[in-house]
Amino acid sequence: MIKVAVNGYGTIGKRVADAVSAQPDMEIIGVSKTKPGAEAFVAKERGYPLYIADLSKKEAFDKAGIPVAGSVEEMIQKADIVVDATPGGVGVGNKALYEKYGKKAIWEGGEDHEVAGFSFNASCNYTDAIGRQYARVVSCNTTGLCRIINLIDSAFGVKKVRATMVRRGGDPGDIKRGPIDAIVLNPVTIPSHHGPDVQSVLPHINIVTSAMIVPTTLMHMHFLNMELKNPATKEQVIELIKAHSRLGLIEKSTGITSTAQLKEYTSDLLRPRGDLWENGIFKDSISVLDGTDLYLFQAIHQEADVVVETVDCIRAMAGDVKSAAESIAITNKAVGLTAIR
Ligand SMILES: NC(=O)C1=CN([C@@H]2O[C@H](COP(=O)(O)OP(=O)(O)OC[C@H]3O[C@@H](n4cnc5c(N)ncnc54)[C@H](O)[C@@H]3O)[C@@H](O)[C@H]2O)C=CC1
Ligand SMILES: O=C(OP(=O)(O)O)[C@H](O)COP(=O)(O)O
Repeated sequence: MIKVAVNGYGTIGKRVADAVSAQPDMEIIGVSKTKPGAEAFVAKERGYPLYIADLSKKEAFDKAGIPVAGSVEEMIQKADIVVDATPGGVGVGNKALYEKYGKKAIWEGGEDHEVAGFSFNASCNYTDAIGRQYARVVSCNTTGLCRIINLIDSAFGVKKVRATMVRRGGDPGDIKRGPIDAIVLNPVTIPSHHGPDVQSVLPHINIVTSAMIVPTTLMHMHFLNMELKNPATKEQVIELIKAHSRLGLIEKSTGITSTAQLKEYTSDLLRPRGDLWENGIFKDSISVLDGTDLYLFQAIHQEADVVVETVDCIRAMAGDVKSAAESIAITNKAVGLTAIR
C-alpha cells in the first residue's frame, strides 16, 4: 500500500483524501489542518489521523474535541508520498520539509511549474512521472484544457488553440471571495496563465488563453477553438470524446445548458459532493467549420477534476503501475467515475 499524507485538508485536500482512501493500492496515513473547524470534524469522522502545522495550536483542537495525532513534520515522516494541497503559494515553502525527509511530493496548480520541475496530466504524460520525486498537477482549468487538446492533437494535429475561460469567483464555501456584481478580467493581460501552463505539459501546443472571473461558485466554463492540421468531422470528434474516460458529453436531451443544471445532475447521480471529475463538454456546441476549425464549450468543476489526476500522479510516482490506461481505469473504478453521456 502506498502511504499518502495530505498536507492541507481543504477543498482539494479533502477530496484527494477520500479518493486515495477508495483506491485498492493506497492508504491515507494523515491529513493536516492549521485550525479547528468543520473540515477538521470531517477528518475525525472519516477516521483520518489529523496533524497540525503549529503544535502550539493543539489546545484549540483539544478544546474542540478533535484529537491531534502530531505535527505535520511527524506526518511527513510516516508517508511515502505527500500531496501538498495547501493554498496556492504556501506549498512551495513546504518543499524543504519534504527534501529533509527525502519524501516524494505532489503540488497542486496554485504553485508554479518550477516547484517540481515537472507538470502532470494523466492522459498526456503519465509515463514521464513514473518514479519521479516531485510533480505538480496542473490547475483545474489547465487540466480540462490538456485533456481535450491532447486528444484532438493526437488524432488530427492542432495548429493553434484559442481558449477563453469564464472562471468561477470562489468555491461554494469561500464566503469572503467575489466578485458579487462584476465581470473581472483576470488577468487583463493576454495570455492568462493557462496557456503557458498547458505548455508545461504539452510543450509543442501553440495556444493563447484569456480569462475572466464571474459571480458564481459552481464551475468554470471554457469556450475553445482549435485550428486543426488535418480535417475532421463533428461525428469523428464526438466518437473520440466518447472513447475518453475523463471527457463527458452533455446531450441535448438532458436539457442541460448551464453549470447549475450540470451540478444538479451530478448531485442527483449521487456523485460524492456532486463532483464532476470529467470535462463537461456540451455535445451541441461541438462544431467543425471549413473542415479544420473546431469549436466547443466545456464546463470544468474546479473542485473535482484535479482530484483523479492527483491519484494517478501518486500511482505513477510510486512506480508500480507503468501504464496510464491501467492507472486511470483503477482510479476511475475506485471513485465511481463513469463519464456522463
Ligand atoms: N479550489 C479550487 O478550485 C482548486 C484549487 N487548486 C489548487 O489546490 C491547492 C489547494 O487549494 P484549495 O484546496 O482550494 O485551498 P483551501 O484553502 O480550500 O485549502 C487549503 C488547506 O490548507 C490548510 N493550510 C493552510 N496553510 C497551511 C499550512 N501552512 N500547512 C498545512 N496546511 C495548511 C488550510 O487549513 C486548508 O485546509 C492550491 O494550489 C490551489 O491553487 C487546484 C484546482 C482547483
Ligand atoms: O486552479 C484553479 O483555477 P485556474 O485554473 O483558473 O487557476 C482553481 O479554480 C483555483 O482558482 P483560484 O486561484 O481562483 O482559487
